[in-house]
Amino acid sequence: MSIYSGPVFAMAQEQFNLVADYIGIESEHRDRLLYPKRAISVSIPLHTDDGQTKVFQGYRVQHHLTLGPTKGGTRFSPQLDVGEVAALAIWMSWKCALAGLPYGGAKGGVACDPNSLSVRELEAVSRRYMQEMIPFVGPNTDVMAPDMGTNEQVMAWFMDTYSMYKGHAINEIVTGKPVAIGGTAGRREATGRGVAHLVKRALESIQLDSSRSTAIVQGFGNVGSISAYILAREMGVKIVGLSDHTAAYYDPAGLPIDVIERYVAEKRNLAGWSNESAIDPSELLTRECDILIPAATEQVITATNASRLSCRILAEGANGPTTPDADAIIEERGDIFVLPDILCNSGGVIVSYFEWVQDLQRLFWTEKEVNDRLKDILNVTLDRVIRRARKDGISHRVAAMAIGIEKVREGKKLRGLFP
Ligand SMILES: NC(=O)C1=CN([C@@H]2O[C@H](COP(=O)(O)OP(=O)(O)OC[C@H]3O[C@@H](n4cnc5c(N)ncnc54)[C@H](O)[C@@H]3O)[C@@H](O)[C@H]2O)C=CC1
Ligand SMILES: O=C(O)CCC(=O)C(=O)O
Repeated sequence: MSIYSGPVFAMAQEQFNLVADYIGIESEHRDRLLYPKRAISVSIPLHTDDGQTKVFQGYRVQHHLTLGPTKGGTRFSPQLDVGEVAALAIWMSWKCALAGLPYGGAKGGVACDPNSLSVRELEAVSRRYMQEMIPFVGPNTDVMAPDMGTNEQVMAWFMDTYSMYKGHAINEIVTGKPVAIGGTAGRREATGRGVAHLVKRALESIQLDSSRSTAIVQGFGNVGSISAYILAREMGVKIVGLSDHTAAYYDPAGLPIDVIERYVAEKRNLAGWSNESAIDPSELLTRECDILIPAATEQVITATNASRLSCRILAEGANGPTTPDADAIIEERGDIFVLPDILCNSGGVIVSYFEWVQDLQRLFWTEKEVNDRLKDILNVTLDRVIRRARKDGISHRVAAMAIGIEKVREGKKLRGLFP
């Protein structure tokens, strides 16, 4: 019996089976490819600022070690469970393989609300999480990075905790850390920069001019905010809709992104920014725009709203924002250019790979080198996905996943893991 359950794991499994049917993976080999190599579950006690003791659950799921170490982010979010973490780890595997990175997928996190913790409490949770994970991670075993609810500071605490245990600085144990301690130029912006670059390519493909296009972005954290800034400032896209977990806004005349940036820097979220453009958050994704970017959480585009999407491009900054039921509706409609998550948000892990390589070599690149190499990989990968989709008459998602899964399957075959 599997320990993995819940709607997000079921979705990863359903997506995998669809692709496995298409590329003809024998039924006896499916579990070998789908189920994670290991899952670690730990308890994280915290002495809170008000004198209580709380215990949080932490997880790390390592999907496969066939092609190299595992790689993936660390999420701090209240409802996190091992099924969700496993799904995210599995998606990391297909994402890394699709981009040609020498990694398997992993994901981890702590079931806690980082917004309700003081800085001291957040540091204590972060350090204890890494301390519990020390036996299971390493620069050649599993390399963590940020994801929802974590950031460069958390990565710095992870690195410090691991390095103190080993007795010397081991920068390459995590990526997405501050540049001053071995982070790479461009990692903070990498996921959003990748999203924006692929949107640019999609706009070209459907012959829309970026300076006459509009965008809605759900989620205003690392991925959402940077995507919105680059689209607005470097491509002239009008941002007409934005949201985070506290509020949603829509204005067809355009939202003032610079004013909003300053507001969020001060208040830390979008709550209370405007009364005039405030809307019910559940309406945001179906409002009219050219480019729709879900950049928050899973399963927000479902059978309930897929037929009402009013966009030309769906750029999945988040992992798993679209359910398989919604995929079927979108495919049937045929009027939306989909940039599937494992392609669209792969800029983050691609630049994490660059960071790991630089740390291992103790040789650092300029931001231009990082961004140029990022674009090269994204261009090649997008072209490959589009070609495969056209050739076989399949969706971009199935094409992207098929390429990733085939690479993992081939690696396992060559290493003798299949008879
Ligand atoms: N940080 C990275 O480099 C990468 C992140 N991703 C994915 O992108 C997504 C966002 O991650 P980050 O930006 O790093 O997280 P973050 O923690 O920096 O920001 C998350 C944002 O989403 C908002 N949010 C949460 N629940 C929401 C809801 N129900 N409706 C609207 N907004 C909501 C939060 O208020 C916050 O603005 C996640 O799915 C993550 O797995 C994917 C690839 C790389
Ligand atoms: O940068 C990384 O290693 C992983 C980023 C991540 O968690 C993701 O792509 O979902």
